[in-house]
Amino acid sequence: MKQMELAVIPGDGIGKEVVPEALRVLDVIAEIHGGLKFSSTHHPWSSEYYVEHGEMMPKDGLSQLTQSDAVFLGAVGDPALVADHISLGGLLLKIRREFEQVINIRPAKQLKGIVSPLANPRDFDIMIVRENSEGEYSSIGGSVHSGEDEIVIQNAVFTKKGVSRVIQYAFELAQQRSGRVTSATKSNGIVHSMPFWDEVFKEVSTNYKNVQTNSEHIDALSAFFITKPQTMDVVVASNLFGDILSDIGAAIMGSIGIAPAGNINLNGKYPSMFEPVHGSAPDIFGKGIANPIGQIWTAKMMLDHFGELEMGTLLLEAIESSMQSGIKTADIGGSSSTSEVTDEIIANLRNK
Ligand SMILES: NC(=O)C1=CN([C@@H]2O[C@H](COP(=O)(O)OP(=O)(O)OC[C@H]3O[C@@H](n4cnc5c(N)ncnc54)[C@H](O)[C@@H]3O)[C@@H](O)[C@H]2O)C=CC1
Ligand SMILES: CC(=O)C(=O)O
Ligand SMILES: [K+]
Ligand SMILES: [Mn+2]
Repeated sequence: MKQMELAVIPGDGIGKEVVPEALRVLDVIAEIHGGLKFSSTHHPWSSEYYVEHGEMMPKDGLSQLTQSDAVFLGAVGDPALVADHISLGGLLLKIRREFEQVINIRPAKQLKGIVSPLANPRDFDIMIVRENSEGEYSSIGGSVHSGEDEIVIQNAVFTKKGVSRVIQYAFELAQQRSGRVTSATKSNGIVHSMPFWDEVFKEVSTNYKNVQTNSEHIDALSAFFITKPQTMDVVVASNLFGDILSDIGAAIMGSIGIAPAGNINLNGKYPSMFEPVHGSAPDIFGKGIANPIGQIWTAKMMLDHFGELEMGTLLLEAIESSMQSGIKTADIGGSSSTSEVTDEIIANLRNK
């Protein structure tokens, strides 16, 4: 019996609604597999936890998580209770950084049964490889003076190690896919870090002669996600650019509610973390209408990560069959509830 220990952090808002749904699905996967078992430890770390304890997670929170094979997270952020930079910084970003989850992989591809908002979507299948430990998301900076004289400085950090690592990862991945890498740059406006990024991209590419490359400025590339997403395969981007591109990727798939993500630790020292691309969606929290597919597809990515590719494929097929049968939440044009969608996915899993 292969036993997988999950550290479960539902977090805030709809994270608390979609995480239990994905766990229900994982239990059925384990049952179908026969030789796989998930056990989970739940952590209530969230903005509510912060209000009670003055911190997003206990002092030994990270060491509690190290016991697990993976962290399974919903979403963090409840701006009505805690400022976003404190809540995300004290939990989500802290885990990504301290656990050296240096790569964030985020697929954007058309699913059967989900209508893209694009008028003429041609079959696209993109994998965004986002740098996940540095770049524009840095805590280096500060402010001086006040009032009209106030000055705020926010530094972006680009290290040779970090940039080559993410670009190399993208090339390796492209070799297993259709062999193309697009690099997101902005060297026409950001004159130090982006020319450096381009240089490293060029340098790494010389080791992958069989991979086709192109480099696009982030503004144009954002537009290409809308006008010709089918021309892209692996897209490698800095932390901020990758963040923005992945919401666009989610949008052209049909909804931000369906997109998954894997925060990958490459050195094996810490667990990786799986979470949907979306946030806590305070505007729909409590209504039972959150789309659970982002979280459930995230579970598929986790299964793939554990080497359970067959189960991963089965799960994605079950999601697609459910969508084709029309059991959908409102964000993708349906009227079903969160749990009705999950029930349908489970029924489809059992029928396969
Ligand atoms: N990785 C994380 O935990 C992230 C956390 N956040 C946090 O979440 C909070 C809300 O942020 P927003 O910018 O509003 O982004 P959001 O992703 O939570 O919501 C954006 C829009 O998409 C909709 N949406 C999101 N997930 C959905 C789902 N599963 N089903 C149906 N509709 C869905 C929401 O209702 C909203 O209209 C903030 O505190 C933010 O900092 C935002 C993005 C990622
Ligand atoms: C924080 C955020 O927006 C993300 O990780 O996608
Ligand atoms: K999330
Ligand atoms: Mn984001």
